[in-house]
This record gives sequence, C-alpha cells and structure tokens, in this order.
Amino acid sequence: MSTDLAHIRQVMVEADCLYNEEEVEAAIEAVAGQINAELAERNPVVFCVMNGGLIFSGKLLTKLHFPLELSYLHATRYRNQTSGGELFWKAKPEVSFIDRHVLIIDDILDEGHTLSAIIEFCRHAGAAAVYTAVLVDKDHQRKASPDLKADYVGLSCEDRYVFGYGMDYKGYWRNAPGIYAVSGL
Ligand SMILES: O=P(O)(O)OC[C@H]1O[C@H](OP(=O)(O)OP(=O)(O)O)[C@H](O)[C@@H]1O
Ligand code: HPA
Repeated sequence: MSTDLAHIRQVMVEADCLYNEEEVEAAIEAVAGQINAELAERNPVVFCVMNGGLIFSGKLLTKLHFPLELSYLHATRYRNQTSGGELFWKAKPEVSFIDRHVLIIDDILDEGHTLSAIIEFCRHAGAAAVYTAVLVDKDHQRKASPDLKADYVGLSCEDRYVFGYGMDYKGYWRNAPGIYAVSGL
C-alpha cells in the first residue's frame, strides 16, 4: 500500500508541539550530566535501540566524556503502527555482555514491553548491570510492570501518540526537531 504523503504532512501541520528543539536539547544535556557523573568509571557498552533510539543516542553520546563502546540492537513491536503488538527482534546484540555494564538508549518508554524485554535479554546474557536511558517517559498507568522506570529520563509526556527526535508517526517524522503530539491521538 502506498503511503499517503498528504496525510503525513497534514499530521505535522495539525500536531501540538509538546517540547521544542531548545527544550529537548536541554533535557539531553541534563541526562548526559547524570550519566557522566554515574557511569564514567564503568567501561560501559552502550546499545542504541534502533530505529527510534538513533537520534537521542547520537545527540547524547557526544556529550559523554568517558571511554565507552557502542553497538545497536533492533527490537520492534509497533512496526509503523500507533499501537504495539508482539515484540519482534530484528537484530540481536552481537557484543558480549558477560560481566559488562550495559547502557540501553531508546527514544520512548511507553508501555515498557520493549525495554523490559531488552533488560531481561541483557541480564540473561550475563550483564553485570543494566542501565536504561530514554528521551521520553509517557505518563500513564499501563506500564508492563507498575514500578517500571528508566534510570535516566529526559522528559515526560502526556498520554498521547508522539513523534519527532527519533519517534515516528507511521514511519515518518523521526526527523522532526521537537516532540509533537498527533492531533486526535
Ligand atoms: O514502551 P513500549 O510500549 O514497548 O514502546 C516503546 C518502543 O516502541 C518504539 O519502537 P517501535 O516498536 O516503534 O520500533 P522502531 O523504533 O523501529 O520504530 C520505541 O522506539 C520503543 O522502542
Ligand atoms: O507515542 C509513541 N510515538 C512513537 N513511537 C512510539 N512507540 C511507543 N509509543 C510511541
């Protein structure tokens, strides 16, 4: 099915900007400060969760001033839709986790099924410790477990479908330079 680009454009026109670029950049700076303070001596291996984690990872990593290794993994459960389904691993990590401190970077903690599964995977693979950083934590009561939180959170957002800074609307607008909520969703 071909994508209706007029619809994609219209979604941006009608969207509500929750955080502009300056606000998001300040939040990333704050997260970097916390990670620099806490993980600098841990020799971490950092995993970008593709695709959504790409922009947050890129912006965050240049603000981390200590040695680290970088890799990626790809787990998806939305597959360009606006509601999640079963988690599907498109690419499992290839770096050894044994006795490593692992930092997982993703764009959004929504219901948290994705992050929970990734944390479980890392622990099972022998990680000494698993830390998580998300740009956005969505504020609602539907988390995969009630106490599920990321260690480092940039911003919280209301319970609406959001896009920008890596987060997509139907595969588009990951490039939007702010965090936007879709009108009506
Ligand atoms: O907290 P959850 O409800 O599990 O949702 C959060 C996950 O959903 C999105 O990924 P998606 O499945 O859309 O894959 P993508 O990043 O490749 O678009 C997002 O990037 C997170 O990884
Ligand atoms: O609100 C969202 N926006 C984009 N991707 C997502 N993945 C989970 N929730 C969201």
